[in-house]
Amino acid sequence: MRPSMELSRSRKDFHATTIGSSYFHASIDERWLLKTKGDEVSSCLDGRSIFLVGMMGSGKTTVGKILSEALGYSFVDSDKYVEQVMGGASVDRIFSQCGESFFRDYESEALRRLSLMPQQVVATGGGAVIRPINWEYMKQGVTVYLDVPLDALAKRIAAVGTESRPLLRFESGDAYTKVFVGLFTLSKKRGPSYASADVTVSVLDLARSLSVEDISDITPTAIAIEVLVQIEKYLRGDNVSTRMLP
Ligand SMILES: Nc1ncnc2c1ncn2[C@@H]1O[C@H](COP(=O)(O)OP(=O)(O)O)[C@@H](O)[C@H]1O
Ligand SMILES: O=C(O)C1=C[C@@H](OP(=O)(O)O)[C@@H](O)[C@H](O)C1
Ligand SMILES: [Mg+2]
Repeated sequence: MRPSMELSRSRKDFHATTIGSSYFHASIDERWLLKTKGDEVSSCLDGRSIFLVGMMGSGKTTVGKILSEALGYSFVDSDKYVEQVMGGASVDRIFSQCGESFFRDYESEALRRLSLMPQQVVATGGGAVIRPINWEYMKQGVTVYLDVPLDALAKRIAAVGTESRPLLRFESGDAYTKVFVGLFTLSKKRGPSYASADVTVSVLDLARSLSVEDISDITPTAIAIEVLVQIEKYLRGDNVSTRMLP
């Protein structure tokens, strides 16, 4: 067990240490802090599941997997769940052959079933927030909004392609610009819905608090730790554990 002074380190120090020493690979320090915070928050959650919401590319799937390990929870990606129910048909194929409304019906049923299970971290699809019934299901747990600037989302998605994101499909032209325009249009419609989440983690605010210039230097693990810090704050009604805060 590390000396307790590790836990007295301020959030800025702790984040900066881990980000300073590791851009894309979680440092030992980061992994240890993640597990320590995960154990603390898991006991506060008392079995309640976590539903991650946010735009396409915001990191729901990536951060969700890290969170589930830290909490000792199962991880489920609701898109993958729907694909399994549909006999392995891809999201893209469901959209093209059955239409978006059909997909949304299966997405709602997936969220209804998942809301009945304890100790899950659920990475929802970016459009889960548009149906009120989905919020009824997700509010059985704790909802967390990953708020990431459109520029970063467009860069991430342009880098991996829109295979599983038919709503951002584009025929030709500059990938980044096409994706940015698509995300911008969707974000205008959905912005208020995301704000209904119990907890919001703004990656921009996190970067600013750590004096990190480029938000792509904020690792998925650092974001997962911030999610845990904010969940604890939410569950304890702002009497957040001071052990990792200034
Ligand atoms: N903090 C991060 N920094 C850099 N790239 C990230 C980060 N989080 C996610 N990504 C990348 O962005 C892309 C989308 O992430 P993903 O988890 O699939 O998002 P979502 O499930 O919200 O659509 C993936 O290629 C992933 O590796
Ligand atoms: O925003 C959306 O409407 C969608 C987001 C996708 O999930 P990700 O947010 O994981 O990309 C997937 O559910 C589908 O392409 C629709
Ligand atoms: Mg996803």
